[in-house]
Amino acid sequence: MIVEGVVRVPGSSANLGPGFDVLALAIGMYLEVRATPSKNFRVTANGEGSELRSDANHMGSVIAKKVLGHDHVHLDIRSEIPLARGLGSSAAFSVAVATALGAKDPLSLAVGLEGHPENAAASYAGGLVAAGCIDGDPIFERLEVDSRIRLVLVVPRIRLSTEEARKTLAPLVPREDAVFNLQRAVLLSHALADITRLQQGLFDDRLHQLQRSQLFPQAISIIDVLIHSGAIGATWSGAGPTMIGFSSSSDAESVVACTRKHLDRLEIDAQVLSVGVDHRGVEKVLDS
Ligand SMILES: Nc1ncnc2c1ncn2[C@@H]1O[C@H](COP(=O)(O)OP(=O)(O)OP(=O)(O)O)[C@@H](O)[C@H]1O
Ligand SMILES: N[C@@H](CCO)C(=O)O
Repeated sequence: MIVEGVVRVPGSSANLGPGFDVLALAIGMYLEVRATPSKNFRVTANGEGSELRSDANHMGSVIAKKVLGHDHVHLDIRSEIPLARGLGSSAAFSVAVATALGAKDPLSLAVGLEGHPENAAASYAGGLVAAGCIDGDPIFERLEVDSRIRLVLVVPRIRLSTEEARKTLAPLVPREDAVFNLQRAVLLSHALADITRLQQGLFDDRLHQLQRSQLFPQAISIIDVLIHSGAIGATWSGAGPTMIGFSSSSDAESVVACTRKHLDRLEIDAQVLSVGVDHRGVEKVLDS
């Protein structure tokens, strides 16, 4: 049954460096959906993604047909999550719409549709997650994350498609690179529980970032800038082009200001902002 009221879901940052296709963090940028019955499929949208055509190819129509067996719904969408920037827009959208339409298992539906269990699990559950699929079913664990952590996002104006970014990846990886990432991913997933245990070396990766840099060479400079501006660690957010820096709440504003100054000097066209970690995941909110 269609849920009454507004469903709100956070965006997410996947991988966090070494945790490729496994780790993700829910971030304080939100997408809201209200679903109501309608004669035909209809979308009204504000903010990010509002330019998308509301035809039968709209992801909302695809989800409605899966959940309800038809798409006679009106979706009213508001989003702060920019598309194709590595901030999990499609996972947040899928979880939000599936929930708003009363899907029994919004997480499985979202993973089946858009294919990234870690993004979908972070949007669904909030906080830090490790996720994957076993025998085709999504599975995730919620991990502890230090409440003193604040994120500094560098969100470039250009878009990078996840599909294109995945095409750059090598089909096979050397065992030492797999071990390099496994060590850091597991250590990082524990260290995020205590900000004093974080260090840049934990965010290093050998499975995806270097290859993806072909599509976005400025990534290397942006990560350097974040670290020189005081971030404890910095890495790609999902498939990019957003880069994410980790900072303490007390340092975040100075990291933002310093990063802004350096990016202007390097003429890198990007928004710089600080956001918190979302700990709530999908929720029904009071009508606004
Ligand atoms: N706010 C939205 N409203 C409607 N559809 C959306 C929205 N966000 C994403 N989608 C759908 O999901 C598709 C893929 O979105 P997007 O390019 O953002 O991919 P993504 O895999 O989530 O990558 P990223 O993490 O970079 O956002 C879009 O083409 C669109 O069909
Ligand atoms: N883990 C996925 C996330 C996509 O949002 C990737 O890096 O391709």
